[in-house]
Amino acid sequence: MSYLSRSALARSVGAKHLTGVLRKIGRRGGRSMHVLPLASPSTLLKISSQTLRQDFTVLGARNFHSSSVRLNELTDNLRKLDTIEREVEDVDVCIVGAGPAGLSAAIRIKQQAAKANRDIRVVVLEKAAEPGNHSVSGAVIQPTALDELLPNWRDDPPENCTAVTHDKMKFLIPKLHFPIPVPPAMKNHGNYVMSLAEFTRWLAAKAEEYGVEIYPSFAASEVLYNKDGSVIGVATNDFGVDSKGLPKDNFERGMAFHAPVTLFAEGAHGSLSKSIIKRFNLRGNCEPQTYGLGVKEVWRVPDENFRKGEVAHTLGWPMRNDTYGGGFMYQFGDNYVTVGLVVGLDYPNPYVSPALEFQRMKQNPFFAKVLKGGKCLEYAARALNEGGYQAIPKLVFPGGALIGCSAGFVNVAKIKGTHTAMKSGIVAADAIVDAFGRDAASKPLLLNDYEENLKNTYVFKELYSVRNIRPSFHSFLGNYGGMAYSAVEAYVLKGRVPWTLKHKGGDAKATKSASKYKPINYPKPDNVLSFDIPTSVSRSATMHAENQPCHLFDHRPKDRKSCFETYKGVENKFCPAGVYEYVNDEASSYGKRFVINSQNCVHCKTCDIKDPLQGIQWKTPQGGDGPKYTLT
Ligand SMILES: Cc1cc2nc3c(=O)[nH]c(=O)nc-3n(C[C@H](O)[C@H](O)[C@H](O)COP(=O)(O)OP(=O)(O)OC[C@H]3O[C@@H](n4cnc5c(N)ncnc54)[C@H](O)[C@@H]3O)c2cc1C
Ligand code: SF4
Repeated sequence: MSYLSRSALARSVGAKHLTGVLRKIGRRGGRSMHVLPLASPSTLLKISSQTLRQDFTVLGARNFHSSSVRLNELTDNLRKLDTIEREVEDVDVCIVGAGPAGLSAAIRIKQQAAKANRDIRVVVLEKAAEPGNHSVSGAVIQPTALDELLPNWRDDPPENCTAVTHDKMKFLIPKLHFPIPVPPAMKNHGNYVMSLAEFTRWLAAKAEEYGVEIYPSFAASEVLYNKDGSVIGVATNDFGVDSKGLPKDNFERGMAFHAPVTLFAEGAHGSLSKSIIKRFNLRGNCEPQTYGLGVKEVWRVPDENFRKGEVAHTLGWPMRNDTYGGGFMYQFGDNYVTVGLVVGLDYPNPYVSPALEFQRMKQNPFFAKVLKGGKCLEYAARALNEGGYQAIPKLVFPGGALIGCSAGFVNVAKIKGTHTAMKSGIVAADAIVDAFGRDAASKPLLLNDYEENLKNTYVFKELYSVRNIRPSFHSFLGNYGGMAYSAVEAYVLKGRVPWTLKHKGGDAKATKSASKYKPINYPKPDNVLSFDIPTSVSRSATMHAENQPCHLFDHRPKDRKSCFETYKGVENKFCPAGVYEYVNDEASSYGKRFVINSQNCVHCKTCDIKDPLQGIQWKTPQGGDGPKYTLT
């Protein structure tokens, strides 16, 4: 697949719009961007680093060549970069995130616009070097929304797309597994196992055929507002900035994308979505979102172990009674097996490491038998929404809307959010095309129709019917109480009860003092079925350019001492990529120093969710950085 090939450009937009964009992409050189630079750079704001340094001298605030840059100078320096004008692209619809939600919205807008004989320019910004590179899922996909969007998709399906043949459900204890009935929500007849990374890549190619402009390696880092407070668009982060916030030789100012409507489709706990939710108080009438962390691997296994199309879920070990979670194993394509564990991030024990729980889960014979003799190909981790119906925020604000997991439409009982994410994109797209039809859309749109119409679709209906399942695990009976209640809900009540159970509150608050627990001694990896974190991280192929501002901001460095004393290094345990460490330091008042190895980050967003201090803020690093998933 090639992005922004000359032919695609000719189809989609005029050169006027794209000269600047293409120049930038060409120079960034993302992995799959076969960009042909256009001739006239007249609209390009080209700033050589030399000019830039002069500009800063003129601004007179500080000499950039200063060799004694203090730590807090980073913020000062970044602020100065912010004073440089950005190139502005005016588009009709700007979509942040080329996942299932964003791409479905983009395709649908183009389809409906073509029917109405209108030309609507749709731009999708994606932080990964290629769509799909940051996609993590199971994935068993219910094709409801896909059938609506691309009815003939089965004629040209995504790679390795495999029809589900049968479902299994198991209850695990350390060395044994027992079959249990498959609840109705977990029956997958008519669904398909595939890799979300492959599916996303495929959907991006379809979007491109419809004339959607997709810009990979464009990390949207800032929401832009009009004077009246409405959203006017987003800006991408600057490229080529060093760790002190100074421009490097390859510096390029981020670009601004202005549009009457911006859709935030960043997936679970998106960094811009988080700021929008706060700014417009979109959670004013709903519960806080609650999350799970999914850790997974993709293996290729020998023929004799492989059962193509089998979908299996597990409950019980290695989860303790106070920790919600379960395992999955899906078999698809060319002897691929995807195996993973989702752990509810409202777990109380700070010694729990979801990544290491996953490693030991594979030692159970149920998994070991399938994986034995196979090869682990990829490792991935990503947070997913578990708050369901109670945690859906207000979806619209002047100038934009939240779609997909940016809002949070995962059906926890099914462990599925792709079809609901896509449907939300479709409904938002219809509202946008209607709005464009009503007026010239020169001012920020308010997409009330999107929110109202979505409430009448299966998305809200599904989530309402399973709303009590996840919070039922919060009773004093723990997982056993939750399983019993969920069985009654699934077979008898089906959500038709007058009550709605509440979640516990935010996941960060759920963490309890380490003094209440014993440290957990996780078994050493055997390097056959289980692996250490550095080995796993290497299988995510994550990469962050060295010498750039750390994208993980700790706003409460002074409180790490008390955090360590209370939670004994919880940051190191919840991060599935070994980013956080407390290293010995005699000079420190508590004998430790908090270290952030940001280059290992796999963009799962867990630290931003689970840090008990709520001091760590995940920001988009340089576009194109991060994992390079291909099969997850
Ligand atoms: C372990 C796990 C297992 C799951 N299993 C299933 C399953 O079996 N079936 C199912 O249907 N669902 C499953 N889900 C849920 C499903 O993956 C999500 O509901 C779905 O991916 C949501 O789609 P989305 O487009 O909203 O978000 P995503 O798929 O997360 O896509 C968001 C995109 O936005 C990009 N992005 C984010 N921020 C920015 C930014 N600031 N600038 C530019 N780009 C940005 C990201 O890189 C990404 O490409 C699972 C999830 C996990 C984590
Ligand atoms: S640093 Fe945060 S976002 Fe990155 S891998 Fe660790 S927990 Fe996930």
